[in-house]
Amino acid sequence: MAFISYKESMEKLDNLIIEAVGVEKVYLPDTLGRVLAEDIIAKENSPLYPTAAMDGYAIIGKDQELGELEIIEVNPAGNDTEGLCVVPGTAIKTFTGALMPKGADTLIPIENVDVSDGKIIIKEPVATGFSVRPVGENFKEGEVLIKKGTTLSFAEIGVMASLNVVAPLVVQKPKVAILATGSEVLELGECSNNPAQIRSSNNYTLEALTKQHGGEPVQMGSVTDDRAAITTAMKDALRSADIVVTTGGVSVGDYDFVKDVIRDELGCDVIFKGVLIKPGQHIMVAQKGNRYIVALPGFAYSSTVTFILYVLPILYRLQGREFKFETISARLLDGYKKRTKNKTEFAACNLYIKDGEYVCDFEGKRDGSSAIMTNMLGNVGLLWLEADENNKEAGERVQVLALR
Ligand SMILES: Nc1nc2c(c(=O)[nH]1)N[C@H]1C(S)=C(S)[C@@H](COP(=O)(O)OP(=O)(O)OC[C@H]3O[C@@H](n4cnc5c(N)ncnc54)[C@H](O)[C@@H]3O)O[C@H]1N2
Ligand code: MOO
Repeated sequence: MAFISYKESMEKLDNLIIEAVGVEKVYLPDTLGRVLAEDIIAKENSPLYPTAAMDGYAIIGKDQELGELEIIEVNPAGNDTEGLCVVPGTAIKTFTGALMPKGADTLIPIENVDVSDGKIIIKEPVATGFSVRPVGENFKEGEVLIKKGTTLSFAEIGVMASLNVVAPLVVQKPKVAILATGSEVLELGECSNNPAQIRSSNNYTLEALTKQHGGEPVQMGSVTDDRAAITTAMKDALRSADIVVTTGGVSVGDYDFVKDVIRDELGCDVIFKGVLIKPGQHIMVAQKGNRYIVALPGFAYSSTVTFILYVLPILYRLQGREFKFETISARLLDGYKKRTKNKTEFAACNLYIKDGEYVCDFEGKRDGSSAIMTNMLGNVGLLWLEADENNKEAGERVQVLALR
């Protein structure tokens, strides 16, 4: 299969018909970060009745002209006001959060009156209607308060609690199986018995990205470069996951079996294999029914960048959402020498604001292979150069994909 351009690979990805996974009811306190699958509509007005907004006396506003009013009752918050009634010349002591008693239209605060012989003496009158929260001040019956598709944060959870929404309907988390391949790869905590072994970072970088973007990781650890072992692990992964992401084994080496397994053993439809990008040129995207298989290169930096470029859009669409790359126009402070002539390049840079504008530079970023994961630390962005662009001079404006 010939390598295709980055643009063409994105078009092929966009053209996939990806159905959103199902929905589920989740207990409200556990919905932080989840995607709402229903409109949240107010079933009644809030407040339901006029309510005191301060501690004071419920009165008839125009009675303040009388100068003093008789205190006939006390009305704390939570009190049933049935049977309470302010009639001309009277006041009912009423506290913040209490319903206003019948007859009253105004709450005069404690600070505005003197009390003597069971009466209030008006020191400082207030406008009629003062400190009474009207019916529907928070929201009105029938209002759509939170729209379907919203990612839930503290405010949405607070509003739903106020509506007694015990378990809102949210989008299920698509399952992302993560499988590293490589006979040299050691999982976290695994003992090393040979200096040629390396610690897998890919499993955990991709697990974190999955969680950060609404997916449920299925951590499958690693398998050796063995065709049968890779086949078994991938078959397992396909049984339980919506997306199967592998790393390693997609290039041209004798032990790069992943690409063959996907095509020949699993019988997947290959959407594309090989894109003119740096890093990540060997990426393969395939489909088996409604499952997606994305085989990423083994190098840590390459697999991270290609997960962002190719897995995130699928993961979002499985949640019924669109993934939008956040690109920022920034001034390049250092020159950049393009690595390739015909590829779209993504180079880790520092992205920050200086003198009121976005700038990017390469301070502390190491030159070398696509293995260098530490280049993703800090306030990182990806300088994005199209295939037909060339070296960039210091001071030029460039587009940067913001990652933080
Ligand atoms: N003759 C050629 N050699 C290579 C080519 C090529 O076109 N011709 N492409 C190079 C490029 S570009 C890349 S990228 C890599 C991709 O190779 P694979 O996807 O087959 O990956 P591996 O060879 O299995 O591993 C590459 C590299 O990454 C390390 N690795 C593997 N797994 C992990 C992990 N879980 N965590 C961290 N690092 C991992 C592995 O040890 C290798 O160093 O191929 C080039 N070669
Ligand atoms: O395919 Mo690569 O370009 O080192 O990631």
